[in-house]
Amino acid sequence: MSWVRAEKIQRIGPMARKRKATYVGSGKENSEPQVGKDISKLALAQRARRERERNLKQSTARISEQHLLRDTRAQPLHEIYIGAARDEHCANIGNNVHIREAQPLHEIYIGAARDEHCANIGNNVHIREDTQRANATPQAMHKSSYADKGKGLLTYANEKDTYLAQPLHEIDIGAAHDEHCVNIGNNVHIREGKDASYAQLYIYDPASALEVRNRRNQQLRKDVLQTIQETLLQVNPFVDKFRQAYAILDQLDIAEQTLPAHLHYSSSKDRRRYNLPTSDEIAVVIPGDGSKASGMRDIVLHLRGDNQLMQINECHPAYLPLHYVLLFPYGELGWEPEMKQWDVKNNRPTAVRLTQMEYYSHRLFERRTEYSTILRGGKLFQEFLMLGETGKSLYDFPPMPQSIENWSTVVGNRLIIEHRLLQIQAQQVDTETNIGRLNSGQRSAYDAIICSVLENKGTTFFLNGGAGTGKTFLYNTIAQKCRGLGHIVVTVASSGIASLLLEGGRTAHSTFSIPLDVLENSICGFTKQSIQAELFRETKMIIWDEVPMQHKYCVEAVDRTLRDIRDNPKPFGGMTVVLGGDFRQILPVVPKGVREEIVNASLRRSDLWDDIRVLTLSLNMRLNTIDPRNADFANFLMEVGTNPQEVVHLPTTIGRCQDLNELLSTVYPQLGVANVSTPTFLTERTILSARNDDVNAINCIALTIFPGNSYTYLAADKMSEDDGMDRSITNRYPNEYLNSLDPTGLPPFKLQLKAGCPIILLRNIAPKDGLCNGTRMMMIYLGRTHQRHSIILGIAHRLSSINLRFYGVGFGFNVRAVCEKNDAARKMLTLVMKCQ
Ligand SMILES: Nc1ncnc2c1ncn2[C@@H]1O[C@H](COP(=O)(O)OP(=O)(O)OP(=O)(O)O)[C@@H](O)[C@H]1O
Repeated sequence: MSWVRAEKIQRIGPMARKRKATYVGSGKENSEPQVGKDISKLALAQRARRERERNLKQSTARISEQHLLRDTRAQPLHEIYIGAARDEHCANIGNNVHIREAQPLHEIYIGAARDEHCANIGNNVHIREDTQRANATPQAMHKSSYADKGKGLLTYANEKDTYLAQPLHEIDIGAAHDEHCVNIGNNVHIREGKDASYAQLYIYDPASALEVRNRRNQQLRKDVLQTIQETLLQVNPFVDKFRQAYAILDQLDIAEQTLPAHLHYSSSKDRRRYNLPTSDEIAVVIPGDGSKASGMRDIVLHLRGDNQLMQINECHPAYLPLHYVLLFPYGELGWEPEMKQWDVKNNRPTAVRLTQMEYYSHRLFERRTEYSTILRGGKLFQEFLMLGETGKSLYDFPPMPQSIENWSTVVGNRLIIEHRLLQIQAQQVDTETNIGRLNSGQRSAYDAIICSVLENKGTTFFLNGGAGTGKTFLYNTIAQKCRGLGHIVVTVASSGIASLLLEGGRTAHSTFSIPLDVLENSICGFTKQSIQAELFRETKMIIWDEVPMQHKYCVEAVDRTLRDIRDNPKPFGGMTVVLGGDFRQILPVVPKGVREEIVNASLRRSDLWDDIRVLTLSLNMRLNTIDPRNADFANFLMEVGTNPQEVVHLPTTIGRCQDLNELLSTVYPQLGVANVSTPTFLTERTILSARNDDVNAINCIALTIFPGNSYTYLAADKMSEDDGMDRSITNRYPNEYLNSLDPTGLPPFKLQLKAGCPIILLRNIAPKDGLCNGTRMMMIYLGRTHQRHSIILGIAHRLSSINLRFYGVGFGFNVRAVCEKNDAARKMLTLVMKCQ
């Protein structure tokens, strides 16, 4: 049962005056408030301690100041072992500071900071853990030691006598803090003219706490805050204790005082299995003397100058629940060094320590049986992982888990975790500004889509708009908004390079595992139990750009699969889906298909189209209207798309060339002169052609003009001979025949290159690094086994020394390839079309 006691003791030190010490907590041995008894007991204990200190100062050996400083400075607190230490981290502070074997320093309580302020160790090096167990032995005298650097070594015989109901751990919440610490406020009392903050909000009147929070951020919903606060009051033992402290403080006349408090925690449970602390295990201590750390604490908040925090020990199990109250609403305790692995078979702890990595891996794992507040913590989750905004990463905090890159081994569904990170990023972006910039067409499309998402209408939209009408801008704004609200939004595009323009974008084929040879009744290549299926069950919306260039079977396969895995017969399993693109741009590829077959492959001929709501954008946001020729050209392109004619008459503003040489010298002037082809020169121009044959001819001639030595690279020209293969088959395909093949997506058999020439990548190698199908690069170095390239047009301008195999020369391009290029590409390029 909880109890509260308040007592008066004599304050020690120059500022001594009568002051109250308060213990708010649960005494297992005390079931009723015992005010009088405790006052005398505590006073006696403190007197006994002072006496022992005096005696021991005179008699014990002195610790070497330099030694102490050197050793303790060099090591972080939790790595230092004193005395008969067990590993190489030993800091031999001296023969006289003895700790039983394998006694790590986190069990020694250092009142000052652990780094440059180790000089203060004297006041505060305490060894305390279960002193009673060992005090029958001679070592016990040493084990319960008190080191005072510069003053000598002090030893306590038995601390249990000194402190009543001594908890195993304590948190000093009496000082200020920085972003990474248990932020409990400068002191328990609110300063005049200041709002309550952090733990003060719990300690003080909940109603005023609500008001303060609401004042700070008026967008927060008061009813939600109230629910959170009431829930925390019910379920969080720390909050409960703070409130008890508040009740006591309310009665005491100490408003003018700076009053620190210490949070005590004691538990023998295995917190990997029993992670919720009980009221019995937690106590808040408001000590009589607040001017100095009173020892007996392993988290120390230290004032530097103007109330700046200096250090805190993250190893304390209460660190996480106090810092991230909403991630650990039940006060679930964090890792501490004594945690052991659990023997599941025999249902008892093993002797093997549980590492921090193991513990955090456990916490980050999504379980079906447990609702993970951590993984749904939005911005807090990122802070939990990244520890703040100061550019620091977890690597700066050794006690925290370091395995972020290897999440798949740690977290259940890495796909969902990736989306959680996108949500966190979205929460940091100023989405409202982008929403404010939407033109009226974009805005009404935005409203319709967001309404479907928020009201779970599951509408399928088609965002129809010509080039530059701001489709991508709108997709990203919608995705940001929904992710910011904590929804999962899957963004895909039909081509790799277009997917780079979408926040978190991937290709549709890889995201949905669409079969390469997609047929009328195809389904996607993942099972109902897969992590993809789990992701799509959690997904609120899909945004799919450039759909018109995809065969309708691809979209239908995704629709069919989503209905199945979501057990919902509605289109796309009832999810809001935004398909988009421009049917005037690129239609699906049907190998050797005639016009009718191509049109038939289009999404508009799909049964799905009937249920699709079309939203149209018409204002060209890319157009630079200062030059009227731009508008004329844009109108001409629209005309070609909307009013197709067999013969297209080019506007007079478009120049004409007589032959390929004239075309090349117009687009690439002085191509044969060394050093003319700079990256800028190459990124600003290209020649487009509708046919691959023409592209090859353009590249061949351009490369001949290009200065420098030519290197020839040959593709493999033999069939591989698998064991089970009919060997006679190789004879049926002579090398000459194999060399003559020019399959799409592969470089020609004989590839000629020169240093400095432009090249284009034909495969998605590392889209996130800008290496995807369509990335333009410049050849820097040509060697026998590897080449070096510089990306000249992609998401990054940088050198790449990987050995790329899938590229072609890039003076000329297929129209389709360049139409899929990103926005930057189109803006920078001087495009030249080759007419038939
Ligand atoms: N509301 C807006 N406010 C400011 N800039 C915008 C707005 N909408 C679009 N833009 C800008 O206009 C340009 C064209 O927009 P965007 O790339 O989104 O068009 P698109 O329809 O996706 O084009 P395409 O079909 O050619 O890919 C981009 O630079 C984009 O940032």
